[in-house]
This record gives sequence, structure tokens and C-alpha cells, in this order.
Amino acid sequence: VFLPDIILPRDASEPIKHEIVAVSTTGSDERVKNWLAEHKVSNAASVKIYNSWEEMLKTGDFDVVYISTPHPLHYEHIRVALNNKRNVLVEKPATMNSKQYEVLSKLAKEKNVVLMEAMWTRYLPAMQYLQKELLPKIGPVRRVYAEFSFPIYSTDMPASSRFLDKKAGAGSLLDMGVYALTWVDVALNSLPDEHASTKVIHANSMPIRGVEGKVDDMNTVIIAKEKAGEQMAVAIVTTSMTMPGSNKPSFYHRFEAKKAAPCVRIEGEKASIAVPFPPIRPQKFEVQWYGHEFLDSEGLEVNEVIEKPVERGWGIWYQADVIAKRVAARQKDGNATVGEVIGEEESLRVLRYMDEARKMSGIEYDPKLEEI
Ligand SMILES: NC(=O)C1=CN([C@@H]2O[C@H](COP(=O)(O)OP(=O)(O)OC[C@H]3O[C@@H](n4cnc5c(N)ncnc54)[C@H](OP(=O)(O)O)[C@@H]3O)[C@@H](O)[C@H]2O)C=CC1
Ligand SMILES: O=C1OC[C@@H](O)[C@H](O)[C@H]1O
Repeated sequence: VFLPDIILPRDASEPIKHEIVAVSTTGSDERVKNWLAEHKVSNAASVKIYNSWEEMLKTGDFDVVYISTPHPLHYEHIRVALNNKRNVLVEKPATMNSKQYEVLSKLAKEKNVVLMEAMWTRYLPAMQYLQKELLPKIGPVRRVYAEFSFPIYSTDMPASSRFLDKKAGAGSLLDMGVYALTWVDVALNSLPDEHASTKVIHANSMPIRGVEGKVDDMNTVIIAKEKAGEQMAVAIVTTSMTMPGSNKPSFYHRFEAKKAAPCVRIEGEKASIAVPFPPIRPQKFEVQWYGHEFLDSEGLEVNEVIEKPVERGWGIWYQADVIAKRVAARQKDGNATVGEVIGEEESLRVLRYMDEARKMSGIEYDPKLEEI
């Protein structure tokens, strides 16, 4: 999904232009050439192909490396990239646990480069509007539901799939829960409230039935927001990768499924916001205003539909613009002596929620995948 989005045609006047200039693969050069041709990459002939990611990170000529390997490889791939003074955009979840990302965030600053988790949903127009315009108007948030279930698993899925292989980080909490927990983080932590804190107070997990290795499937995580010893809000997160539904149309086509229930609900003291499926790509909010000043002439709540569509493609390019603008500004400035981690606190909060939920619900991986 990333490649077609970042090479979408753009207005020449736009300050950012993305171009793929190098690819590292464990497969053949032929396969990369076919992939580039399939996506009609205009500069395909000049894309440098590496069969060693270490070599690419050491000698490649590029501004940012996008790391989209299976989660357990992120830590090492980011670490080597940072040590080669590379700017890094790494796929979600950034690492297997928060400790790994803490270490890498520190390293990025030491190496004077930019690190960012590709939690692309945060950078979409709808999410930006929610944080900056809508949340400040709905009063203190009291309750959040964030649900991401999607028919990924099928009985004919090979055990080597990253969705089933625990060595590849399989499990719906890390893969999908990261989105639902991001919604909770946005809803509960976007408006500064220095004396408040959030923490996981309950977690439960059911593995995919009939599959080796206890791959977590139906997860339930409850998060509380507390201030001065009083609980101010609660959030309920659910995930599943085996929910019934068609897994026949193409993977991304299935996200167009119309679902009866909203996938996210954010309930403030003055309004309730409902977000239609899919939670990874919000484009619309259905807001029910119920503060007295919003009731209609008969005293009923007023509903408002707010559309904030993705402007082109899938939308995974917005995050690429964010890191590209930061990298370009730092190159232009030339005086930076400390690196930066875009969205550091947000990424760490969500990784810590997942650490806590895994501890409480018994979701485990080979300790080797969690080392620093
Ligand atoms: N933002 C989004 O919408 C999405 C994000 N993701 C995230 O992207 C990451 C990858 O997911 P996905 O692409 O489905 O995973 P895949 O299992 O398809 O692996 C991605 C690529 O990683 C490379 N790879 C695999 N093993 C190794 C290895 N040992 N050393 C070096 N490279 C390796 C392979 O590239 P090659 O074959 O060329 O060697 C493979 O094609 C995950 O962290 C996932 O969470 C995934 C899907 C959607
Ligand atoms: O990031 C993702 O987006 C779509 C999901 O279904 C996929 O499994 C996940 O990796």
C-alpha cells in the first residue's frame, strides 16, 4: 500500500516529492523489477536493488529509509539504520515492546537523525481534525470504545504467514490493537492534562482456535484515565483477526465493507462521536451533540455528519510528507546537533499499553524477539 501512495502524481507546486531510489530484498532482483513495473514506477530503471539491507543502509543514497519488515525485525533494522545516521520511518508497531523503542529513540537523538513510527492513521485529515477541532469542543471525554476486527485468518493460511508465525510477531494485539489503542490515546491524551494519567486495568485474550502457538485473536483491553486518585474516564478496546466476513475479495477491498456499528465511539460530556469502519482509515464523524445549548426545538439531541476525506490514494502518504518535511527542514537548517523522534510520546504510550495488556493477558513471544 505504501509504494502506490507515495508515487501518486502531485501538483508541481507542492514542496514535497517522494521517489523510491533503492530497495533491499531477500528475493531476486527480477522480482523487484517486476514489482516496480507492476506499480508503473517511472524511475524504475534507476532504482538501486540491494540483496543486503545492511549494505543499503551503509552505502545507499537516500533521505529516508522505510522499514516494512515483520515487527520482530524492526528493532535491529532501525538500530543499524540509526547507526548509519539514516532517517527512519518504521512500520507499526515500531518495535515489539516499549523498551526497545526507548533505546532507539535515545539512539536517534544521539545520531542526530529523525525516527518516526508509521502509525499513518494519526496523520490523516480526519484524525488531525478530531484532535485539533473536535475534541476541544465535546467536553471531557468520559468513555471510549475502539474496536478493530477484520477477517484476516483463513484455514488455508500457511503457518509461515506473518499472521500465524509467532516468530514473525503474529497476533492481533500488535498488528491491529495498535490502531485501536491509538484511537484511545488520541481520545484520552490529546488535550494536555498534566495531572492525569492512563493505564491498562484489565486485559483478556483468546487465541485463534485450532492454530499452533497461541496466536492472540480476540483481545479485550480496558484502560482507565485517572487524576488525583479519581477515575475520570474508561476505554474499552477489542480486536480480532478471525471475525466472520468475506476474506475473498482483495485484502484492501474488504475495508470498504459497510458495517452497522461504528468501530470507534468517543463520548464526551457534550457530545458523542461515532467513527464508521475501518478504524485504520477514518474519513467521517457522526457527532451527536447533547449539551443543553445544542438540543433542537423539541429538546432532542442534534446529529451532525462531518466528512474529512483522504484527498488521494489510500492515505498512507500523509505520514511520508510529515517526515519528509522534517528531514528537509533539518537539511536546510544544517545546524541540528540532536536528532528527533516524531510522535515519540504517542508511540511510547501505545507500546506501553500493549506491554501491559500482554502481561495481563499472557500474550508471549520468544524472549529473543524482545531483546535490546
Ligand atoms: N500500515 C499498513 O497499512 C500496514 C502495515 N504493515 C506492517 O508492515 C510490516 C510488514 O508487514 P507485511 O508487509 O505484511 O509483512 P511481510 O511478511 O509481507 O514481510 C514484508 C517484507 O519483509 C521482508 N522480510 C521478511 N523477512 C525478512 C528478513 N528476515 N530479513 C529481511 N527482510 C525480510 C520481505 O521482503 P523481501 O521478500 O523483498 O525480502 C517481505 O516481503 C509489519 O510490521 C506490519 O505491521 C503491514 C500491512 C499494512
Ligand atoms: O496495518 C495493518 O493494516 C491492515 C491490517 O489488517 C493489517 O493486518 C495491518 O498490518
